[in-house]
Amino acid sequence: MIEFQQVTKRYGSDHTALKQVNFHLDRGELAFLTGHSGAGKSTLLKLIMLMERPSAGQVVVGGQVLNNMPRRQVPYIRRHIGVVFQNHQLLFDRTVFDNVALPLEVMGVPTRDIGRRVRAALDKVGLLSKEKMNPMQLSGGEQQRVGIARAVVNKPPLLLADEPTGNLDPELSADIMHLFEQFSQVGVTVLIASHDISLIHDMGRRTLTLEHGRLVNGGSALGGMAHGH
Ligand SMILES: Nc1ncnc2c1ncn2[C@@H]1O[C@H](COP(=O)(O)OP(=O)(O)OP(=O)(O)O)[C@@H](O)[C@H]1O
Repeated sequence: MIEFQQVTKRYGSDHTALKQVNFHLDRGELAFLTGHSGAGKSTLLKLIMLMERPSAGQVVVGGQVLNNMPRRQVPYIRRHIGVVFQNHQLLFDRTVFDNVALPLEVMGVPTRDIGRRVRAALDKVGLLSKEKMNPMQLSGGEQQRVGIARAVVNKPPLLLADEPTGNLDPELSADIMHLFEQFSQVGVTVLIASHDISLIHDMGRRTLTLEHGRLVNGGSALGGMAHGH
């Protein structure tokens, strides 16, 4: 589902954020991405989301080489990627329902289908009863679950999360991780960038570790054949 082949990303002429990164994530695989601040985690996620392009090497997502993807294609590629942020970026002047409906409206899904799909997503994260509330009235963990419902409402095959449990206590973090596991069990590929070493340890999943832009653990020698679990 995701393949990095010798990917290097430079910002400007002197700063290299990623150096010859190789890894491969299969469909339905759940993996963590970790490393010190500035190690290159966000840069790696941005390359997958087409917010940045590699300086060298290839990024392949869902069988498509992203390097030379024309700009007008970018929105279509992004539709296949659900993204969860730490600060969940919910709109506080809209209901929970409307927040989750947003990606479907942008895609032009007919109104008659939106209700069914939004409720299916809210049901998955256990928030069906709160659809009419304002996100402001919800707890931090619930707000994060609304963010997850919004990320999965159009059933993307790939889910990326950037520090999704950064503001949550350990118990709520475990709940959020359980949700990610459920998505991976139905075939969604999940990549979670996190600093939370103890949470990552408890999950016992594959972990990609970046150190100053190099993948020092969890990657593959070249082209992604033998990825270390
Ligand atoms: N747009 C940019 N222009 C120039 N340098 C950048 C840019 N984005 C990131 N960098 C630099 O690239 C390096 C990697 O940054 P990145 O945000 O990928 O790290 P990170 O591992 O996500 O860090 P954190 O955990 O603090 O978010 C850092 O040294 C950062 O300063």
